[in-house]
Amino acid sequence: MSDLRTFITGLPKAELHLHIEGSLEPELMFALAERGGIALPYGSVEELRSAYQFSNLQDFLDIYYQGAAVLRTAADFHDLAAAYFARAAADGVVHAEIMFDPQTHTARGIPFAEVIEGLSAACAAAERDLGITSRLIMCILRHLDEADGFATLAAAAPYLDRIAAIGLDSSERGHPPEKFARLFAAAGALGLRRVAHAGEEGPPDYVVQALDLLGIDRLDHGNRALEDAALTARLARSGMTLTVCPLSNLKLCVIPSLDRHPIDRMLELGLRATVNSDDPAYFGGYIGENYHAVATARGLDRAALATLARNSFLGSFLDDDTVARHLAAIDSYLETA
Ligand code: HPA
Ligand SMILES: [Zn+2]
Repeated sequence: MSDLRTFITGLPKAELHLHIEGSLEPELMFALAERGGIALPYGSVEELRSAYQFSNLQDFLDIYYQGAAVLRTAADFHDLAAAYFARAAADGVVHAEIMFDPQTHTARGIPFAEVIEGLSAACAAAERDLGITSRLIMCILRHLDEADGFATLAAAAPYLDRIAAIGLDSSERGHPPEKFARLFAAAGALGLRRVAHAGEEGPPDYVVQALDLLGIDRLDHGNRALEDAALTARLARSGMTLTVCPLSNLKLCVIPSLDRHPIDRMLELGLRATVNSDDPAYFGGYIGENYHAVATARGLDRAALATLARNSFLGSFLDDDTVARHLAAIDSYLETA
């Protein structure tokens, strides 16, 4: 029998919660800063990495937005995503649904076209060279106002054939989903799927709002939904997918330690939980490391890990036939691993 790491690497899996700006490794940040003639407020890769100590979501977001300032051209966005795809392939990812934050870039005068052209070129190359399929999720920054969100949806209009879904991220506390109910209705009318971060730091009611007022197809994080038994039962009954991010939860102090992570409780409660990396360059590990960390901390067996991988395809935006093909690949992998 293969060891745990080898088993996890070989397990076919989809990543459903990954911010491409959060995959910007310090080495690439320095290289892009040099290419763009941008000064960074850190003297070295080591100094930058040592600043990655967070006590909550906002601590992280401050440094994450600062880092994203090195991304300016389509080539920068391409290289960022190409680096992610290479890491994902090494972890057995065969499909990735990738979030990006256009407002982080358009607010600095970077045209929407630079962002989407660079990312979509990398997606096409990943499919051609690595066999990884992908979708793009355009996230709206919830600390900005509704009008800024509508302006972003308008900027995306020429590219809607390349964008699968709208998402909602950034500072959760004080920015409830209801703030974006009209924007999400408009995005839905344009044919976009809808996802939202909720219940990471925000209360269970924000998860209820994401369901009832945003019409989400998938819930990003959702940890705090467990505080409400009726809500948990509703999520389980409706087959809602939760994109859970164990190392992110640890680094942002959503949980006190990994051995207190609720991933196995989520599965026991009948929730369609998945494991994802969120912002791997900042949180200390890509998706394989997230599977491994939570498997060892919570004693997950191979059957549970396979359930998490199955859930990743069931919760994806792939068509039914493609999902069935990936599920069959997991079954045949289990016969040999
Ligand atoms: O974990 C997150 N939460 C909210 N916004 C984010 N933007 C990047 N990562 C995150
Ligand atoms: Zn996230």
